[in-house]
Amino acid sequence: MIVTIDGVAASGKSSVSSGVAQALGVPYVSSGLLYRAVTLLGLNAGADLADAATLLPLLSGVRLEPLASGNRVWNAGADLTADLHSTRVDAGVSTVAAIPQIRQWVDDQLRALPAPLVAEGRDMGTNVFPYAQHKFYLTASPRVRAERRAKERPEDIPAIEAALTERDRQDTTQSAPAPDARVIDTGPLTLQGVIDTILEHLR
Ligand SMILES: Nc1ncnc2c1ncn2[C@@H]1O[C@H](COP(=O)(O)OP(=O)(O)O)[C@@H](O)[C@H]1O
Ligand SMILES: Nc1ccn([C@H]2C[C@H](O)[C@@H](COP(=O)(O)OP(=O)(O)O)O2)c(=O)n1
Repeated sequence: MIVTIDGVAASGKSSVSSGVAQALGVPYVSSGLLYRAVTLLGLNAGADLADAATLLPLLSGVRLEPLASGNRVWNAGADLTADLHSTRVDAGVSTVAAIPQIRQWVDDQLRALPAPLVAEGRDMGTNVFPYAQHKFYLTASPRVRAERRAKERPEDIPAIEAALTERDRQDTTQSAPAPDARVIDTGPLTLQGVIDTILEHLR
């Protein structure tokens, strides 16, 4: 069984996927972490984030560890995970995610994983796992998402909201919900409420 949970930035995809995956006793995979890892390695190498030819050779040692409690990304034995949610990675990741060769590299990593799993990102239900049995798409207003993310970033809420809205705009191409996805507005719900809503649909 494959469950896909797509949605806009900071809509709750990772937290919800982790909760659903733990309830089901299966792993979840965060595709955004792979795009973030490419961005971090590119920034650290001083690379042009729009240049696939420079970025791809940096990725040979990158591996996603899809634990249900929280994914980790490794590069040749070094754990990158703690550095993947910085403001500078946030600012560069949409440029990296627009490169077709990088999208292909991420898709190959994900499709190599054995089912059952919960996969979260932007295009899990449309492109990577179009045959998934259960598809969900999370939304919330920009302000609600910025208020949530403000607990995880040093910037104030208006600055975070502006950055989220800009990233939504840059990510529009790959962010359309699958026609067969169930759309959930997480704004009025608690985290557990979203997890329970999905689990009810799966039963
Ligand atoms: N329904 C919700 N109500 C309140 N907080 C939530 C809800 N969903 C997610 N959060 C919180 O919002 C933050 C962003 O969630 P996260 O899972 O990182 O989103 P995404 O993976 O879409 O970026 C986290 O701190 C999470 O605990
Ligand atoms: N399947 C995916 C997952 C993420 N991305 C891109 C788009 C996002 O700007 C970045 C980071 O995504 P991630 O889900 O980690 O983070 P946010 O919830 O957007 O803060 O990666 C994508 O293009 N396709």
